[in-house]
Amino acid sequence: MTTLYRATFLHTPENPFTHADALRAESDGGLLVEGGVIRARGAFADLRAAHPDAPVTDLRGGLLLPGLIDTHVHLPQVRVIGGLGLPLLDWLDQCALPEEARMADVAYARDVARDFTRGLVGAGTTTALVFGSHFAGAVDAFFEEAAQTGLRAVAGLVVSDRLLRDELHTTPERSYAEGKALIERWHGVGRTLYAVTPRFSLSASEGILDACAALMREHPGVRFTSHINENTREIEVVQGLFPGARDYLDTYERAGLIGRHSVLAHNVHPSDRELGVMAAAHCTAAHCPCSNSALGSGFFPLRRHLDAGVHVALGSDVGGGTGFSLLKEGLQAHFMQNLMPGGVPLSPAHLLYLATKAGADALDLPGVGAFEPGQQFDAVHLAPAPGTPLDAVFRHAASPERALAAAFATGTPGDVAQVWIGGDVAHTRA
Ligand SMILES: Nc1nc2[nH]cnc2c(=O)[nH]1
Ligand SMILES: [Zn+2]
Repeated sequence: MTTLYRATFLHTPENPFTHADALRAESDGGLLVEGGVIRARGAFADLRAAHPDAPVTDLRGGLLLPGLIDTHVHLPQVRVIGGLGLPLLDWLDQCALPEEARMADVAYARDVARDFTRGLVGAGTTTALVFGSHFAGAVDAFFEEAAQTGLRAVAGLVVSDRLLRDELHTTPERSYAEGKALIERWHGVGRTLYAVTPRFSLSASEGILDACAALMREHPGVRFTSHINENTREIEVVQGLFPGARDYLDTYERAGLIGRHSVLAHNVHPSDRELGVMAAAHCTAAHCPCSNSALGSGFFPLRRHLDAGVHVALGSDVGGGTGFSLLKEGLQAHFMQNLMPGGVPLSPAHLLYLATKAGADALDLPGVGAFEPGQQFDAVHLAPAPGTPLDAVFRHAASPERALAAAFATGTPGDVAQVWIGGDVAHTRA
C-alpha cells in the first residue's frame, strides 16, 4: 500500500554536533511511503506531480517528526513515577525495588507492560531500549505486548545477585540459562532485539558479569545495557566492591561488556579515562536529564563527552525520570546545559537529534531515526488541540525550526495526535 503524507516535517539525518545545517525541514513537505518504507521525500508539490494517483494523508497544521527513540527506560517502574526527593540508593530501596518485586506475578507484569507500552507510544516513542524485569515471565509478557503494539523494543532480563532484595537476586547459572532462552525466543523476531542487562555493578558480582559476557559472545548482535557513574555514593560502593578495578567502567570492561552495542545510562561523574575508553569502543552514554534532576544525581558533563568523542543519546529513565516524553527530556537537557558552567548550548536541531537519530545510532538501527528514503516510516505527528498555547505558536511560527523549539519547550503527550511504526498506526489520540 502506498500513501503520500503531506506535512511540515523536520529531521536530523546528520549529527548537528559535528555538521552545520544538520536540521532538515520542509514546510509543505511530502513523504511517499510504500509498505511501511519511505520511498521518496521532498516538496509536496513535486511528489504529487510524480505520483498523481497516490492517496494523500493531509497532516498540515502540525509537525511531523521521526519517531522518538528512548535509550533508557525501566519497564517495572511506570507505576512508581513521581517518587521525588530521594537520592538514588534510597529511591531504589523505597520506591523502585518493592514495585519490581511485584513483577514476579505474571498477570501483574502483563498489566504493567500494557501501561508501560502505552505510555511510551503515547508519548511518540517508537523505539526503546528497555530495562526489563528481574523475572523472565515478565520479560516475555513485555515482548508479547510490544509485538502487539508494534513498538520496536530492545530489552532483556535484568540480572543481579547481591545488595537488592532476595526476591530480585539470581545466580550466574540461572541468569545465563534464562537469558539464553529469552534470546532464542525474541532476539531478531519481528521488531524486537535482546539486550543483556546487568542492573549495575553494585548489584552484580564478577560471576554474573561473566555470565552476561558469555551470552554476548555466543549471540553476536545482542545489545548490552547497564548503569554507570550516576550517583557519588553509588560510585563509592562500587569502588569498594571491585577493589581491583580502575574505575566504574572497568568493572564492565574487564568482563568484556563494552563495545559498539553497549549503552550506559547516566555517566554523570565520569573520569577522563572512562570517556576515552567509551569513545574508542563506540559505545553510548544515555543521558537522562529529568532523572538526574529528580534524584539529584548531578549535571551531565555533555561538553566532556563531546570533546572526548563519546556518543550521547536521550533516555527518560522512567520511573527515576518523570515521564515518557522525550520532548520534556530535551527541554530538561537544554535547561541543565544552560545552568551548568561550561554547558553546551543546545539548539532545536540538537534536541531533535538527541531524541531521534542519536538513539538509532546508539542501538545500531540504520533503518530508523530520520526520514531518509529506504528508512522505515516511524513518525510522530504533533498537532496541539485548537486553542492551546502550542497551537498558537504553530499557527504563527516564523519557521518550522521555531515551531520545533516550541514543541520541546511546551509539548506534552497530549499534543501527540498520531504515531506510526513501520507505516502502521500505533497510536491515535483519543
Ligand atoms: N536511575 C536508576 N538508576 C539505577 N541504578 C540501578 N538501578 C537503577 C534504576 O532503576 N534507576
Ligand atoms: Zn535507569
